[in-house]
Amino acid sequence: MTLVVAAAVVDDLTHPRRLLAARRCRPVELAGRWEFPGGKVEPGESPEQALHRELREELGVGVRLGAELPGPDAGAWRITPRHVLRLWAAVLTAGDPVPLVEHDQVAWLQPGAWADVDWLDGDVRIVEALAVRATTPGGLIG
Ligand SMILES: Nc1nc2c([nH]c(=O)n2[C@H]2C[C@H](O)[C@@H](COP(=O)(O)OP(=O)(O)OP(=O)(O)O)O2)c(=O)[nH]1
Repeated sequence: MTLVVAAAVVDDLTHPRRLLAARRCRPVELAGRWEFPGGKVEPGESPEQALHRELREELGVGVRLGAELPGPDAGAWRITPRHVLRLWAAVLTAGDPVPLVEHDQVAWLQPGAWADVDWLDGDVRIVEALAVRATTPGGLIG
């Protein structure tokens, strides 16, 4: 099972309103579908280090991490038969997100509309759980 780390980048950790989604441009089976920016953890990296690297490489941004959204599969989220995802909330600290590699579009999803893009299959339940957690006291603060 390969560990994938990704970020739910929001405008504010305490009162999240807007959520950043990224549209994949490859591989062809996934092109056009939306996801949380991130990627695989490389040998020698911590999950958090990998996440910062991926966000810099994919979107050209720096972030501060908030809470991790725990999932039902040993604390993480099974997203494909071969991949398990760990997801952290994050806010931007540097740069404006631009689709540099892997993606051809990024979008800020408005409140109440987080589910309204064509998320990858494995992400659908995660977006639902994230939206619930975002409205609880404390929001997505780590
Ligand atoms: N980054 C990311 N990947 C996701 C999400 N949801 C989801 O099913 N995936 C899947 C797509 C890929 O099959 C896998 C990891 O994608 P990746 O782009 O980071 O890494 P990769 O293509 O090198 O992975 P691989 O297929 O070669 O194993 O996780 C998500 O929200 N973000």
